[in-house]
Amino acid sequence: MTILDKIIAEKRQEVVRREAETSAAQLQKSPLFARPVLSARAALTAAGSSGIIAEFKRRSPSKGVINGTAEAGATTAGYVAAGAACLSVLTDEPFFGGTPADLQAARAANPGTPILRKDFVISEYQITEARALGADFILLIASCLTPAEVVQLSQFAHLLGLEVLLEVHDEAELRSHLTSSVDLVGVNNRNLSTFVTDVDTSARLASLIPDSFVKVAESGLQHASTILALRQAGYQGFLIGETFMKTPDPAAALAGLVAELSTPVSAS
Ligand SMILES: O=C(O)c1ccccc1NCC(=O)[C@H](O)[C@H](O)COP(=O)(O)O
Repeated sequence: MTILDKIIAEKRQEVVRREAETSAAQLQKSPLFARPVLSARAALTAAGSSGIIAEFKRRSPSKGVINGTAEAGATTAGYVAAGAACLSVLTDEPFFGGTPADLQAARAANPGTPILRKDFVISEYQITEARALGADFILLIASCLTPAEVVQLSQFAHLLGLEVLLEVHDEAELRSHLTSSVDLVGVNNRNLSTFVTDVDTSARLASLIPDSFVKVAESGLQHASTILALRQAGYQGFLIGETFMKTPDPAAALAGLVAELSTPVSAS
């Protein structure tokens, strides 16, 4: 059993538990359910956008504790002040130490920035919950879902006004799961079964993703030079968590990267 199998098995139980506690109908009465949704596509493709989707990530199965003290509202507000185009907030508790309250805190602190609910979405209930927590887009991971499930869950997300980021790891997943039902395509450089991270994965798959989708490179991104090369390859979004969160000041780490990205490369 891989870590992803374990996460999904746990997630199935969690969804049953959460739905028993709060029904979808109750979630729809939440004040945030009616708020206008912000477009991640628009934020990532706007002129001058940094393209950075800055992630709030306390810990991970591959790295253990990354940051045991950061607070979601303050950290994400710092990210936005430092130039993040979008935010990503992990809400999975058992494996990542995130909570739905982290997403609510990020939403309250950043009313004008699109937020990704970063979780392992396997049901419509979680999408309703994402909307009620204040998210603007959701993640669907190809390796956790059938192609038909991706279409069905994407359609449901769109009904609620949310955009969909489909995550793939290889060419086979791209061929089997990518349809026009999604808005953004993420290439995860981390193999979620083995944890091996290889930033060349994004570079290799770039030309196989039609330009009608916003392309997002995910995981293992650390250097401005890598991001600049991936921009050349067609990527407009860059999902980065650990590089920022492992430092004492995640916002300052992001500000440093943004400064490097905007420094003109000398001709000599
Ligand atoms: O990060 C992990 O160890 C992990 C393990 C199993 C499933 C998912 C995992 N991470 C989720 C992500 O995709 C990353 O949090 C995201 O792309 C940011 O990556 P990074 O910049 O390397 O923190």
